[in-house]
Amino acid sequence: MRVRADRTMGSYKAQIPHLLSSPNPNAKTLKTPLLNPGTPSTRRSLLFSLSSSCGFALFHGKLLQSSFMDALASSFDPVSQAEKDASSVVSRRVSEAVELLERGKELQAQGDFPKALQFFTSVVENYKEFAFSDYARVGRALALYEVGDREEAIAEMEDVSISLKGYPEVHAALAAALYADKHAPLLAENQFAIATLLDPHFTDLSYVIETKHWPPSLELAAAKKAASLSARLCQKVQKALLQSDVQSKNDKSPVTVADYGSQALVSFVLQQEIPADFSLVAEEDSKDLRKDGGQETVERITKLVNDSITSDGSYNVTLSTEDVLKAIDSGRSEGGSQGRHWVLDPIDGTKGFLRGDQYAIALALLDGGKVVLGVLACPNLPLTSIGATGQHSPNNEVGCLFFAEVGGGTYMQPLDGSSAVKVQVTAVENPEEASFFESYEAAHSMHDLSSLIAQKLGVKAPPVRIDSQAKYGALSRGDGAIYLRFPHKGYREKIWDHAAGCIVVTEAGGVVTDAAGKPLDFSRGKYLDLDTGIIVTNQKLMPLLFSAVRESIKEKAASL
Ligand SMILES: Nc1ncnc2c1ncn2[C@@H]1O[C@H](COP(=O)(O)O)[C@@H](OP(=O)(O)O)[C@H]1O
Ligand SMILES: [Mg+2]
Repeated sequence: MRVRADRTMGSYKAQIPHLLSSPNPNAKTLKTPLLNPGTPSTRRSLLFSLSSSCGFALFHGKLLQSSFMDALASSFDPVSQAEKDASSVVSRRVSEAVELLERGKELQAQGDFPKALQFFTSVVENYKEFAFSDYARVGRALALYEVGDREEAIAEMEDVSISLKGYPEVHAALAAALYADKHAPLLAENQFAIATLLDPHFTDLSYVIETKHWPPSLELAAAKKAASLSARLCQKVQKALLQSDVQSKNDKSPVTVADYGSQALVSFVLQQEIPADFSLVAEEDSKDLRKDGGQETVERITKLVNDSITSDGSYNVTLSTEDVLKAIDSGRSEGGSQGRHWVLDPIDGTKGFLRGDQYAIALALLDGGKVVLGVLACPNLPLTSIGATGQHSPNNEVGCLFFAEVGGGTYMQPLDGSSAVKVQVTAVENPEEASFFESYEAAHSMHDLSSLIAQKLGVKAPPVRIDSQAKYGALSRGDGAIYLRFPHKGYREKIWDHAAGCIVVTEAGGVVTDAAGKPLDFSRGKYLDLDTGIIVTNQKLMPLLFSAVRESIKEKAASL
């Protein structure tokens, strides 16, 4: 929700929009975990830190330094047994509430806002007697915002901004929400004035971005929602396709319908959630659909999209065929090195989709030509490792959503919406223990070259061949150590085939380069101008892999 600063606005107004990529200050660095100095820092938890640099607990309105709390408790000698009992009840309740609060923060950091909301609400409702329950109210307000209950979120932020005096993040968040959702610039200005009085850093955009890490959790929530809804739409079409007879299996129209439907739906959801400065670079456009004979297909797509919107229940609209065509065409942006652009592959791995195998809905956000966020929905990818074979037991549950924000790590969540877990690429250092991914389709990547590279490296396992950016997702959680992609001569890679996958892997600790060792450059429009191929692995294996790649390419060229 990035609104450009209007130069004609007052000094505060001109500053407020820079908060809008996320009015939600949940993406913070934890300097001081509340009551829990031993908890490792996470960048999303500063919300709960207090302004002091050592551990404090707010208890009954009094500020107590936590390092003294145990000492105080042990030296405290209550007169009666009843007072002793009361004291132990209080400390038990404090630990319960802190545990719930911490769990809420964790879930919020993972982007699981509905669950985070439950934990915060439980603290707010059941532990009112503790002053620190106000921090749960802040968490609750922000989680409410993320799950779409914005009225309630703003009301809660307003209340808590009064009870938690001197907490700049709440005022800044409120400023952004009042500006973006209530269209109340004067009220927003007041809140922003308070925030900047309490912490003048909020006027500094680089501080908000680099230190507070505010952007772009709103975008992430929107991207997850869009990709998940599209995944459901594609699953429905793939199921019907696989159940259909041979003749209609040879018909390409189901994939066409799902492809356009997915693009229209993602485009619609993103524009609903983040209307400001919308720009989308996507694979499809409506040219063919607008030709004679396309009307029936457009109607099928429109029905599919409307069914998905209705099943979600958050938007009370029915799209016309023209709305759908317009939504598809809003993906005509060229991208580039300036500004922010969404990048979408509505069905990556169409061949896999038709075969009933892997495919992905791949959505990324570019800012100034760099990928800052990526979401990969992989409806057929098992939740557990696909290991060295690419196979999984038939009972395994499938459907993964990978998501990553720059600086925030990579998470994987079941597509059914249950809790996310942080993922990491494998730590394997010995190529003999490594396995590698490549395209299922030999036309997309030279299998003979990857085989030569694997041989030089000493990789023993056979290639794991799967379609789409599900390869990046699987690699990000350590299912395999290497991904090799060497298109045949003359093929130009497109940004939507790699943007989401690239950040999902790099945020999980991996490295993605072209065959010359250069990072992929997403700033040049729709195409990635790169040398020969794309190689992906962990930091430790990259030098070995890189030499094997160089040698193999030379050898192959010499043999031609
Ligand atoms: N000749 C070619 N060489 C390399 N990639 C190709 C190709 N033809 C198509 N592709 C791309 O490869 C993608 C699939 O990658 P993978 O082989 O990893 O599954 C396709 O995405 P779409 O299916 O979205 O068109 C398409 O963009
Ligand atoms: Mg693709």
